[in-house]
Amino acid sequence: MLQTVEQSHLKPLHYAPPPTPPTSNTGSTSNTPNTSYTSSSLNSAKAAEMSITDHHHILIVTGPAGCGKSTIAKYLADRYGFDYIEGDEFHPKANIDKMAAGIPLNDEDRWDWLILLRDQALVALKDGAKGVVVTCSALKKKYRDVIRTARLYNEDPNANVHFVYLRADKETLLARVRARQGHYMKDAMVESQFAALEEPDEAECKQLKDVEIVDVKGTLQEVQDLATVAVDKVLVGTSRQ
Ligand SMILES: Nc1ncnc2c1ncn2[C@@H]1O[C@H](COP(=O)(O)OP(=O)(O)O)[C@@H](O)[C@H]1O
Ligand SMILES: O=C(O)[C@H](O)[C@@H](O)[C@H](O)[C@H](O)COP(=O)(O)O
Repeated sequence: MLQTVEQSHLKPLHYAPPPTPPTSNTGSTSNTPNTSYTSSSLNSAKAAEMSITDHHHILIVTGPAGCGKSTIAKYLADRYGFDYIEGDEFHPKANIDKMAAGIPLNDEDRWDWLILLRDQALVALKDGAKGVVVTCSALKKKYRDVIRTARLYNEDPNANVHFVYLRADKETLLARVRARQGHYMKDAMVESQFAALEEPDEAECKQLKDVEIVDVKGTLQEVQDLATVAVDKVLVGTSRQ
């Protein structure tokens, strides 16, 4: 049984105050408090007591096009006061042109991009971020393994890499990509993304213990809450190590 976060797992939290958000962000999200945070079904007073541990967190929000990576990653970065790195902004132009032309990327196209994202996350931590949230489809296990090597390259023994995999069925992805305006990734690419996708399986989840699976079929508010539960679990878990 995979560790999918379900709505029923929402529990009140009892933590210490959150960190002061960093003064500069790597990505484009603002440092202003997220209003959906206060309206969240999680009790906002409890959320405000949340403690970010001494660990430095690299949260990789993964999944195929349209699953909600950017939306959820911005929310998480705001909520926890972490830096935000939008993975799509780090593709070379050749990759963007390829995807915009409806041609799926291959392994060769992705290696340097994955390494760049890993290194950008490490730079953000080195520059003083308490944590960083990165969007990266990371469709295959070997891609996640590239990001996992961040642990080897980090001088900080408190650095943690965790994946938040946003799980969606193809119909949900197609509907969301079709409704999204002005993005180079069109719905025809959803098929190839799904074909390439290697979901984190039981072996990967149990052995590496660095993947949280969040079902994204629900409303944005529901998905934000599920993602919050998943990340709270990660943060609390590492605080006990
Ligand atoms: N839970 C949700 N319910 C409805 N629409 C959503 C939800 N999450 C994201 N969206 C919308 O779906 C589209 C794809 O989301 P996005 O964050 O761009 O995905 P990704 O970065 O994974 O491609 C966007 O238009 C976004 O507003
Ligand atoms: O917002 C999106 O539609 C996705 O994020 C999309 O842009 C894509 O998933 C990758 O950035 C491309 O790389 P992959 O082919 O490796 O998913």
